Amino acid sequence: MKTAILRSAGAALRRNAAPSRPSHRSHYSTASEPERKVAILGAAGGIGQPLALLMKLNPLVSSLSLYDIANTPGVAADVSHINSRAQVEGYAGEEQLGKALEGSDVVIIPAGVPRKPGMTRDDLFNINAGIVKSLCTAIAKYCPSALVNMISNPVNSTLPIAAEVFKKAGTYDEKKLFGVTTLDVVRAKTFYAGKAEVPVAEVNVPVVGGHAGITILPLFSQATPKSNNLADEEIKALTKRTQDGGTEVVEAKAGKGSATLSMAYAGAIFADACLKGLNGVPDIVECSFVQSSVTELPFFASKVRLGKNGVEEVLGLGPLSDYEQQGLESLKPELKASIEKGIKFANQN
Ligand SMILES: NC(=O)c1ccc[n+]([C@@H]2O[C@H](COP(=O)([O-])OP(=O)(O)OC[C@H]3O[C@@H](n4cnc5c(N)ncnc54)[C@H](O)[C@@H]3O)[C@@H](O)[C@H]2O)c1
Ligand SMILES: O=C(O)C[C@H](O)C(=O)O
Repeated sequence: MKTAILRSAGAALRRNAAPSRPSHRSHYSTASEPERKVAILGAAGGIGQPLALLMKLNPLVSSLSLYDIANTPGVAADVSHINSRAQVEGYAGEEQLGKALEGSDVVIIPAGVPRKPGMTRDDLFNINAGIVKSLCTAIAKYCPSALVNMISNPVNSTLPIAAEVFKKAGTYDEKKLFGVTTLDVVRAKTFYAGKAEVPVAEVNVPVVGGHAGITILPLFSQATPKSNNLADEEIKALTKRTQDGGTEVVEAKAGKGSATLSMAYAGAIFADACLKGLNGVPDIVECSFVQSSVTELPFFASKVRLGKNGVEEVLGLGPLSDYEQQGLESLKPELKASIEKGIKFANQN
């Protein structure tokens, strides 16, 4: 996947090696790819800026809309000088939100506050729930058909908030709303490759459940390439490290925020998968936290097949080891409570 993104970025740069123009906007077009507008809400932030860079490098993007409450003109001017296909516009302040969203095919939301050491993701709820609610209200108004990629934490609650906002607005389509859990998969792949001593680029590991602590459930029994040399204790340690990956970064950053670069990478992979699905590329499968009937919970992360309308199929969990089965049962009460908290907030405020 990583190689594919770098290859496509490289291809875009080669394709666009045209003489530079003095204009703020570029007009490079590709004959084969359809026009696609991607909006990033929170684009001037720690995730937003590198994500803007990666989406500017994605040849599937024809228009990149960068929105934040402040500082987006600078980010947009900077990114717009890269000689790739996407035309970049920056929007700052609520009065420009409608324009930023209009015509979007994919909206990525990394807007909101990040954790500091000692905090859980749920500690962000009080601030981020309101931010997500107001942004989703605008999405329902200005681009109700867009695929929404929710990054803002706590994802286990912000995704249900988004669903409720869209239901109230009459625009909810469960096929188009995604909680981004790709960073859990990215981490699980990296940690597994290190322990199993297999080439990281070939590794696949599904991660199911949600996106906080024990609700993150990597299924190492399904990891490929298979490794016969991992003891039960090593699988437990890998599981714990994946569940605590976010905290590992929060503590290392010591008060200066949470994962931004790895998250931008993960967000770019997931958005790229959404765009490929929209464009009709077959067999695009990524894990995501979506409306689901895989368990009794209304939202759950599992493998999802992406297509021209968003979710084409929510795939089942496959065979679980006893350890994973136990993990699945243990995560349900916490995930259920976080989902209900989001639904309640959206309907009370
Ligand atoms: N899903 C995941 O795997 C994952 C991974 C890492 C971080 N996150 C979450 O992503 C969020 C952002 O993290 P960050 O490190 O980029 O934070 P940050 O503080 O660096 O950036 C957040 C940006 O959001 C902007 N913002 C705030 N209110 C806004 C609004 N109403 N409209 C538009 N923009 C607004 C801020 O101005 C800021 O630029 C956090 O909630 C964090 O917990 C999620
Ligand atoms: O850990 C966090 O607070 C940010 C994010 O959810 C992550 O997994 O890195």
